[in-house]
Amino acid sequence: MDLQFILDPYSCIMYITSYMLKSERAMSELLRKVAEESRGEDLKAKLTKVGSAFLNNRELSAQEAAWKQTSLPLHRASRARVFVNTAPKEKRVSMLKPQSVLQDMADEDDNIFCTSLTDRYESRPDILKDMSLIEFAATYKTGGQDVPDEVFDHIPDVRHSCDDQDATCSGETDEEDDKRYPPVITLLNDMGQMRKRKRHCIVRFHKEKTDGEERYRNLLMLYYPWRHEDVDLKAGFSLFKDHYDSVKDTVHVNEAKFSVHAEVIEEAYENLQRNGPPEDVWDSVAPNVEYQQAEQIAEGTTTQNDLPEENDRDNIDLAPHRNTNDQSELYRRFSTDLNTTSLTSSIYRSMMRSLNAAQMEVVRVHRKWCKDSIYALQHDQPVPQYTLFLSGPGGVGKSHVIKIIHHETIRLLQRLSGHYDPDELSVLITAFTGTAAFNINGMTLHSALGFGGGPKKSNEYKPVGSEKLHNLRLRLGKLKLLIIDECSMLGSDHLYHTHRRLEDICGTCDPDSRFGGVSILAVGDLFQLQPVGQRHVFDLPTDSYAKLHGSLWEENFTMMELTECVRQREDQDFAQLLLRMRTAECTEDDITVLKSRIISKTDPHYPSEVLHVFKTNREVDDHNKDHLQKLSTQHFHIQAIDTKKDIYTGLVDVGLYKTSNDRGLKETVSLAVGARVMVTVNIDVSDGLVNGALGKCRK
Ligand SMILES: Nc1ncnc2c1ncn2[C@@H]1O[C@H](COP(=O)(O)OP(=O)(O)OP(=O)(O)O)[C@@H](O)[C@H]1O
Repeated sequence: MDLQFILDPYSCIMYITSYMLKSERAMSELLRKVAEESRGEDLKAKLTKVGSAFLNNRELSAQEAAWKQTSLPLHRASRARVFVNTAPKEKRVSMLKPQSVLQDMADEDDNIFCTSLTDRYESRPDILKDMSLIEFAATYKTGGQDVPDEVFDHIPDVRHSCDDQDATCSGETDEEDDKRYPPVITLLNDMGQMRKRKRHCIVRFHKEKTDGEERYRNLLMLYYPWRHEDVDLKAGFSLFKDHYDSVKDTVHVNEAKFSVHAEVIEEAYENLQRNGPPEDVWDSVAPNVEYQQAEQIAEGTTTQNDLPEENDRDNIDLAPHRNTNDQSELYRRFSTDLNTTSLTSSIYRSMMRSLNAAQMEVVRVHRKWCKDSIYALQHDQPVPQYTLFLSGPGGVGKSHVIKIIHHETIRLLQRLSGHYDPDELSVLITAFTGTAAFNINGMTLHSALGFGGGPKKSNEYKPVGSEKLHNLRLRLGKLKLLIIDECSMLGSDHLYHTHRRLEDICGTCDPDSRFGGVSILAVGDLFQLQPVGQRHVFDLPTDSYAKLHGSLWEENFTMMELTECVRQREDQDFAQLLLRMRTAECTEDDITVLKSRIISKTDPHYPSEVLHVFKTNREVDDHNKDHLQKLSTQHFHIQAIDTKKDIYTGLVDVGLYKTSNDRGLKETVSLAVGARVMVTVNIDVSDGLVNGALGKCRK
């Protein structure tokens, strides 16, 4: 550990700037390797790969790596910071109020911006009328976004512990201070309340250096009390400078409180600008580091070119998919299996031979699109887009057909177009639920497009951050076809979010484009399970912007229907009954047949071992408990262990919590050897550990 005190302001600035500008030798080496490896590829692909290596990797010191691995926080400040915008009113940027608030406002109401610090300062109560803007910003805060005071309770409040250089030292007791600056203030004009900070925060502002009217306006705005910005800053003078000259003593006193050591820092900064850094600065600022570096360079251990061959190869392992941060987890979600077909040639041929006429027609339509797309790719033309809804009742072979379509897309489009890259998917097969995704060897739509799970406050579309988007682009940037199975569960907002996310991924900015130009094959039966907590896919989405262009489903999708039931081919009567049930058109005979299958729990032939379906969780729990008790094998009760990470200290606390975010998981799970179990969340779709997967406990 290399700890050194840096007390001289100039050295401090040097240390920070030199640290920021320090070259990262290993990074340059990595980028050089990536560039070499992608030699021969087109410029865009090359740039993407180098960009990805640059964004996903960073050279770390051993200390920082260890620090990160142990989840210790990288920075912690005893002071909150606030920025005060001192620009003229017309140049200040304002934040729009949240959508939910704007929606409830009258159309003619133009009060659409959030209140700013200057608005609140103008509305401070009369008791604070002599307070300057900078002191107000440093003393009062609105909500609870600050670092909680308790976290730094051991640090004394500067207002009562300063040395004689610190003009904030008033020598006042807490009571006197509270009298002058009440702990809670109510703002005028119904602007709510503010709380006093336990200790002043650091105020950041733009400093006008050139000596002119703007500089005097800034000084008056920050350090001299005012109430109405338009009037009081000039206070009847024709120039800000004239007003400043008349009150400069007050301005200086207030400035001294908040700009401690300002002159020394400014002088050091100007010196640096004029003369550049002295060559030996690292020697005096961090002598040990300099010494070590000199030693290492002499030994040649830090020169990448001198590394032995195998170490060199290890270095290349820093490729994006080996990165362990959250963003690249998204990248790794797309396993390479998704880019390979699950059908062998003989299975594919036998599936093709068995297709009925309607199924064959769908395959033909798709095959034509594949051929057109290959032509377009080979001639640098835009790839055609289709949006198709493949419908039909249960058991008509919809999933069967999409397996063939997926296989053909990979075999034809991916391989023949000459644009094949194993890392990039040209077709992605998804389903709404984990079970359905597993059955077709795909992913869930949420996981594939990076839609967050868990409860949501609104159905508005939320774009992903730039790093997440970058990883999605690496995988899906060249997507041509998205297959969505079980689309009856897809809500109209889901569809809209899919459209927006694909637009973001493909970087499309054409307002007439849909789904980023990606073809969509939506497969399902709208008579089957409907969306949870959302409108049907054909309804208008609730997102305020989505309403501008009507229903994406109605406007874009054409339908092809399969009608021949293949699942119950041997029992046509039952197949027809199911078809009538689907559309709620059961006959009396159908009802009689169904009722004849009702069996009482007391019946000696009651199949108690089969899967039961109940309306409520309580009934499910009772049924499970009942069955478990009947098992005479050893019982186990497994207690949930939840972990919670403190956002300020980074420490992980282990305990039993009931959180709103635990997706209904139980605090205790009781099991016994021989008990049947069901997974109730998606753990790993590719492994079949999906919601609904069944198993049995064995010794
Ligand atoms: N042309 C076919 N020849 C032979 N078997 C087929 C054919 N089409 C479908 N099947 C079989 O019929 C069964 C039902 O097909 P599939 O699961 O694809 O139907 P589905 O329409 O997706 O049903 P659901 O809506 O219930 O998911 C499967 O076992 C599938 O292998």
